[in-house]
Amino acid sequence: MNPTREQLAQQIIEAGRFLYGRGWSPATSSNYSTRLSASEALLTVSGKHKGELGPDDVLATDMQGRSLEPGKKPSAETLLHTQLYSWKPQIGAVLHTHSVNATVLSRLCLSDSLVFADYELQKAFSGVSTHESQVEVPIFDNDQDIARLAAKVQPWLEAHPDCVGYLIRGHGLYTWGARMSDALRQIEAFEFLFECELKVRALHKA
Ligand SMILES: CSCCC(=O)C(=O)COP(=O)(O)O
Ligand SMILES: [Zn+2]
Repeated sequence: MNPTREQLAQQIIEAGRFLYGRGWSPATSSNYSTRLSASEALLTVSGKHKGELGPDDVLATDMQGRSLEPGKKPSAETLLHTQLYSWKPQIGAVLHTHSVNATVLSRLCLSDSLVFADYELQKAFSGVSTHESQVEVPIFDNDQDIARLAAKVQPWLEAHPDCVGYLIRGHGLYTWGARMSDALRQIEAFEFLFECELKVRALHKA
């Protein structure tokens, strides 16, 4: 049976508690969503403390990112969520976080993408079954104009159907999954890999 709206809202609330607790969603940053149907998503209201979300702190939007609940302001980054639901019908949850490691690594890395290779934990990503693979994570320059940013992300998604997440430079991470648990697993995998990558780079410098 499909989860109800209340259950999906609860998944978002619990994700917020977990991600805030890990330090990956500080200071009201981040936004989370789940798919409600083929044409609607359930998203966090803009500006909320992500460790203290309640049932009123989510709202339904259409796939163009328009609020379906007058009086509630959707996340500033709503279009980056709905774009992913439109890209792949099997995506059921999208998470955006602002960890220190995602922020630092995306600023250190001056190229357009970061490649993870030969890490066993790559297998935590959907569709990856061996460490003998390369997981390419594009890095888009930050932009306060989210429609313009989404327009830069779109061709990458179309050209890379296996993409499991992307970074926005100096800003944070987007990743997704069929269910909230899949998106959370991928956030954890990314954070592990970001930390490894930063440690390897620091040791190489020493
Ligand atoms: C204080 S973080 C700045 C905005 C941002 O990047 C973010 O993730 C939260 O925006 P929202 O509108 O979803 O609260
Ligand atoms: Zn953000």
